[in-house]
Formats: sequence, structure tokens, C-alpha cells
Amino acid sequence: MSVEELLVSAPGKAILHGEHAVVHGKVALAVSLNLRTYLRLKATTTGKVSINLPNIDTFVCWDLSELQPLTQYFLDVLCCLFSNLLLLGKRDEIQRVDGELVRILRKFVGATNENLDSCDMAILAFLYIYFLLFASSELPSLTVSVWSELPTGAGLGSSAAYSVCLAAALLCLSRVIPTPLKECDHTARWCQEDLELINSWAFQGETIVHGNPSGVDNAVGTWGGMLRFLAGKIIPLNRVPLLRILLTNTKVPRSTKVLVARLKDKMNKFPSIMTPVLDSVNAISCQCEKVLSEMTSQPITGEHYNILEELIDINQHHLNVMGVGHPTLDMLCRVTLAKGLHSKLTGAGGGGCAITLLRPETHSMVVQNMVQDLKDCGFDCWETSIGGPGVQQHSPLTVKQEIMEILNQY
Ligand SMILES: Nc1ncnc2c1ncn2[C@@H]1O[C@H](COP(=O)(O)OP(=O)(O)O)[C@@H](O)[C@H]1O
Ligand SMILES: C[C@@](O)(CCOP(=O)(O)O)CC(=O)O
Ligand SMILES: [Mg+2]
Repeated sequence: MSVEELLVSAPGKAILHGEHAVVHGKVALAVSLNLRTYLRLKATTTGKVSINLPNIDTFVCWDLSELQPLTQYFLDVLCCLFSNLLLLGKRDEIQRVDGELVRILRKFVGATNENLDSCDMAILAFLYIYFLLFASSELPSLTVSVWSELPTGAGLGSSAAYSVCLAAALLCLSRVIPTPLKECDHTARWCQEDLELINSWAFQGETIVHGNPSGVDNAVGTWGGMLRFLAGKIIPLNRVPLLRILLTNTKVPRSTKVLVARLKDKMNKFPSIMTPVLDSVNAISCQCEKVLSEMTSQPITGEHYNILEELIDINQHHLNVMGVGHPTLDMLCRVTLAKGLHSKLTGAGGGGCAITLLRPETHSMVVQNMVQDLKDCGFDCWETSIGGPGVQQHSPLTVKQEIMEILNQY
């Protein structure tokens, strides 16, 4: 069946514990959010490839004749990649981004900045997946439009949600995986094997945006729910208590790529100092997992919350030691602590977002006052439910009208 129009979405994430340490092979606990990125793909006959990214004010359109000469560079890599793709066993090969191809694409889009600005990274991630999937056949003419409820570059995994949507939609268009939505369905998900493929292609998109991602963000975007992630191994945590979490965005812009590289430099400079810090973060993730599991098998007590709060405080100090804190994040922690509530940065830090654990007994007036104090600092706050579904295909009727209106503009 040919794909004429396709609507997919993927959730953002919050990391409870283990950001950065997870890049160095330590455990992370992460959970999907009910804030999603939506992508609409339309196959066209215009002879053009258009990509519309209103969140980052980026709108690009190429003639297929401009793109065609680039296909030759991808063909060698493709021979190897497609055979591995079909075998599905050699996942490492699929996941390795080819540096030479990225250099060629960077030159094509005129990206000069070593760290790449946000629009270049998003365009490169699209082109990389597009060429790898289509260079060996006819390049398809299409329009891709993306809109996200997530703030971009704020620690909530917008890059991964974007990459997961790109991977799912382009894999469907190339017919490597089927479109799961049946006529009577509102939303549908792919089988486990197809999800693994989406996840591995999304990892490539993340690699272009981040440089050296752990893979935890694209795993949450693909599978949703709460996950334990360790060195590429994904374990869904099905028995977890319902946690109330407040998200606050300091609105200080930062780049995950730069922050991940900053910690790498520190690790190289002070290995014997930084390694124990990362080991301690690993222990925090394990201890948190244990407490969360106890909270589902025993009556929940104040002591469980006390431990969760202490772990948040210790980890926030560690993240400052790693060099990924920011004065606004320190201020945010002080403001919430004044109301007796504990916070830590989430994601790459350096600004961006923090999570605050709300205790069940915390009165709604206390939360409201605290939110006002945070807003007075210039921050955005929202209490969101966690554990939203992973990547999905939608019928247009199931997507909020305001989101469809944005996507339908293109
Ligand atoms: N909705 C979107 N549209 C276009 N690009 C996006 C979108 N969401 C994320 N991106 C890409 O991801 C980058 C942000 O990734 P990153 O620095 O990892 O922050 P985070 O993942 O925490 O939001 C953006 O600069 C952009 O290149
Ligand atoms: C810092 C890190 O642990 C999480 C980054 O998340 P985000 O891009 O800031 O949402 C990096 C990674 O795991 O790839
Ligand atoms: Mg990211």
C-alpha cells in the first residue's frame, strides 16, 4: 500500500536520575511526558522536498534535481547498511553515523559552525535519514511538517521526539515498516520489531543533533512509559507509583551537544575525580529504582518521599560538580526548597528544565504559591502527567485541533 499522508507523534521525556552519567555507561531512569511532537508527512508530485519546522522558524525546500547529485555519496554506505538492516542482527552497524556523509551534508546545507545551530542540526538529521532510506531508489517528492508541544533545547528530549517521528514516518514511506493504522483505528502502534528499527534510526538522528547520545531519550520516545536504561539495554518499569512532578523551564537556552562535550573534557582532565561522581549517580539511580518498587509493594510512607527527596538533592549537587548546572537552576532549587519541595535539573542542564517532586500531602495552595514564585523569576511551570505512550500513528481526528491547524498550514 502506498503512503500518501501520514501523521505520527512521539513523547518527550524527563530523566529522574542518571543524565550525563548514562552517556558514560551508568544507569538512568527516565519517563515519558504527555507533551508530544507531531509530524505530518505528505507524499507529493511537485518534484520538491519541503520541510517545515515552525518551532525553530525553519522552512526549507529543495528541488529533487538539487538533491539527486548527493545520492552517489550514500550508495556505498547503503549497500552495507541495507544488508544489515534486513538482517537486523548487526544493529551496531546501523547505529554508526558515517562522519564523511555528515560532512557532505553540512557542506550542502552551508553549515559552518562546528556545533551547528538548531536549524542546521534538524535539517541534517532529516536529510541523513532521507538519503539513507531513498538514495538507492527514486528520491521521493514530499512535504514534512513538524510541530511540538515541547520546548526545544530545554532538557525534555525534543531532539529525540523529533528524531523518532522522522524515523517512523520515513521508514513507513520507504515501506521498510508498515503503517499500523487501520481504517477504524484512532491511533496505532508498531510491533516490537518495528519499534526496535524506529529506535535505531532515531538514534542516528540523535547522533547528528547530540554528537554522542546515550540512546535513553529516543528509547523513551519510542516505547513511552518509565524505563531503566543501561548501556543500550532498555528495561520497562511497569510497577511504579503515580508520582506528581512539576516541570519548570528556566528558559535559559543551552545545547545538549555542548554540555555532553563539556563533561567529556572534564572526565579526560580529572578521571580519578569525576569517575566516582558518575559511580555515585549510578548508585542514586539504583536506590531510586528500589524505593519506587517498594512504593508499589508496600504502603507508601513519608519516609519513601524523604529518601526520594534526598536522592534529588545529592544528584543536583553532583550535576553541579559535573559542570552542567546554572545559576538559574540553583535559584529554582532554592525557591522550591523554601516551600519544602526538592528539585533537580533534568536532561542536559546548563539552563533548560528542572523537575520538582510534589509530595501527595502538599496542599494545592502551596504548589500554587510556589508556581507563582517561580513565574516571578521569569520561569515557565506546568504540572504534567507522566508515562504517555511511545511513538504512535494517528488518524487526524485524534490530534488536537490547534495542532492540526498548525500542521495543515503547510
Ligand atoms: N519540533 C522541532 N522541530 C525542529 N527541530 C527540533 C524540534 N525539536 C527538536 N529539534 C532539534 O533538536 C534540537 C534540540 O535538541 P537538544 O539540544 O538535545 O535539546 P532537547 O532535546 O533537550 O530539547 C533543536 O535545536 C533542533 O535541532
Ligand atoms: C545529557 C543526556 O543524558 C540527556 C540529554 O537530554 P536532553 O537532550 O537535554 O533532553 C544525554 C544523553 O543521554 O544522550
Ligand atoms: Mg536532546
